[in-house]
Amino acid sequence: MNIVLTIAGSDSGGGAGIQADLKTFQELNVFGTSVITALTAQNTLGVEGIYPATSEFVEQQLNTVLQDFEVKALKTGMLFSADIIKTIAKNLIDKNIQIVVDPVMIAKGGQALLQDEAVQAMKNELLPIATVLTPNIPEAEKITGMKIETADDIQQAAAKILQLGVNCVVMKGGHLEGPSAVDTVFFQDGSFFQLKSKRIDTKHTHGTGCTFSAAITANLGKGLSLKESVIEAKKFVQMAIENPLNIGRGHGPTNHFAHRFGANVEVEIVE
Ligand SMILES: Nc1ncnc2c1ncn2[C@@H]1O[C@H](COP(=O)(O)OP(=O)(O)O)[C@@H](O)[C@H]1O
Ligand SMILES: Cc1ncc(COP(=O)(O)O)c(N)n1
Repeated sequence: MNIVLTIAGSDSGGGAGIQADLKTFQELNVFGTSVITALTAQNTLGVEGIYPATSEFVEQQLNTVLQDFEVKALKTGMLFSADIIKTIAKNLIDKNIQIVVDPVMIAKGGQALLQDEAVQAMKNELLPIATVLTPNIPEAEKITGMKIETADDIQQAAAKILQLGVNCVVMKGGHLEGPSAVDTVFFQDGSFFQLKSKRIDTKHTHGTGCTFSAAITANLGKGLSLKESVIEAKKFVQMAIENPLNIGRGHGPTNHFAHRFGANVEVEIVE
């Protein structure tokens, strides 16, 4: 049994955060463990409240999990504060675990899930030890300090991010416009490729980023290569978006069950 870990916030609405991650892990046949950084009172309409854990308790959860389980890959999601980021980085630096960082900053409803001053800690302490970073466009803008509008900007921002020490960056295109949802994957050796899928006209995209990064983590945990892990994760999230559950009165969750029914999905790989 391959064991993976998510270090993230709880979404009481079940569509994002820890809940999306554990559902994705389960669907992809890996055993999921969790370290909770913050509780949120949240539904599809927004985040009503945030109750962060202390960095000491985050550390205790992390060490308790790692002392007992052989974790192959882990992801981070909502980390909330610089203190929590520093604590996590300090405890992971000497571990042989593949690290997927989803730099969650702002909920779709606009509430901050990461304090502003924590971005620097993420850049200095977490990214140098990360295997993959999966920013959406606003997150990549915050990390690089650049405005990102064109394909050229995406490439330049990715180069800046790779300089921070992460091995690979997946620039997610969910927030861009056009008939396709295009993610571009850049590696340290200068190579890159794109993953293109049909853009679905839906408001049910709560947790897309969490689900995508959790699927990459699950695939890495199963021993897939980094490239395969990202490609298969894109297929998983596309199925989850294409077959909405239509629950909740706001931005509803994606459908983590969709792949079970052999949902057909087309993802084009452009090298
Ligand atoms: N409307 C959509 N149709 C198809 N794929 C989408 C759509 N919105 C997002 N995606 C995909 O979902 C994943 C998460 O992307 P994104 O929404 O940009 O991240 P986040 O949830 O962090 O804002 C990416 O693979 C992206 O291409
Ligand atoms: C606890 C928690 N973590 C992450 C997100 C971001 O969700 P999304 O994947 O839609 O950007 C969220 N809304 N809540």
